[in-house]
Amino acid sequence: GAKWTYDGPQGQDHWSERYPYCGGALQSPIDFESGLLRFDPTLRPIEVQNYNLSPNEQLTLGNNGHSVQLSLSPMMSISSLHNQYTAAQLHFHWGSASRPAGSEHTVNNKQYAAELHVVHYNSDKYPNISTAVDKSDGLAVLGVLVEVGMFNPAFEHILKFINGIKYRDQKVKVPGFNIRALLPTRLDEYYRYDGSLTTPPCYPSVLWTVFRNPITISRKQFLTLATALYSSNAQDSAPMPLNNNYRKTQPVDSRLILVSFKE
Ligand SMILES: NS(=O)(=O)c1c(F)c(F)c(S(=O)(=O)CCO)c(N[C@H]2CCCc3ccccc32)c1F
Ligand SMILES: [Zn+2]
Repeated sequence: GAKWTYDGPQGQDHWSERYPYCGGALQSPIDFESGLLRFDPTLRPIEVQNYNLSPNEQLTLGNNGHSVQLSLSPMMSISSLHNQYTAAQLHFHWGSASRPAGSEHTVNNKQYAAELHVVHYNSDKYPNISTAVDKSDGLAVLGVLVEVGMFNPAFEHILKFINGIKYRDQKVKVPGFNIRALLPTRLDEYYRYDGSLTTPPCYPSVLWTVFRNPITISRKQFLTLATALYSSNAQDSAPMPLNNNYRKTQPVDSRLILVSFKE
């Protein structure tokens, strides 16, 4: 990716100097403040298709310098929205070993340890994610809040390969697994709003669905995620740890935050 970081001279407070949308409207992430939530009885449970990938399926796990990302099968999709959205990749945002608070979305300003994003594009209207990424109806991202607690076996399908992608631009092939197991049990309870990519170029092109219920990973799993990766290349003399890769919450302005659940 291009030269932007989460902190320092190329950090998030400077993104809008090179990427104008980052200073524009409909930005993500946001805080889900109780007083701003509106129950919407028309919000149906999320339905995903073909998330249970065979181990014969080969996925690419990579360190792009901003996150750990996993390529996803184009058979995977969200089928419960007005258009079909086909999966492209998933990635994470997390804090650090000393501060296990790195989710992007927050709930009444509570920041979770990490957040999983499963990125999809509107395949009814666009042939691929590159053409969809800057369109207002282009993307749908499923967000999952992650807290430290019980060990998560599904997470191991990614963590066990993480030492093969310690440095920027490193990639490894990994076997498919049941991606549904990374989502919470209940897909009927979620926050819904119109937002943006949370990284440059910050296009306001994302229909956000953030599940109400977090998943858990163990402290050891969190520490592995938070300490294994570098945002610098293998040959860089000064290795830069990859952590705290979350954008601060953005102004909600006049946006509606819908919820599919009553208190
Ligand atoms: N939080 S977020 O907004 O969901 C989000 C990220 F935070 C994030 F780091 C990425 S990235 O890893 O690609 C690094 C910089 O774009 C993405 N990529 C998406 C959008 C950009 C184009 C593209 C092309 C193919 C696959 C995925 C994507 C992203 F959508
Ligand atoms: Zn993300």
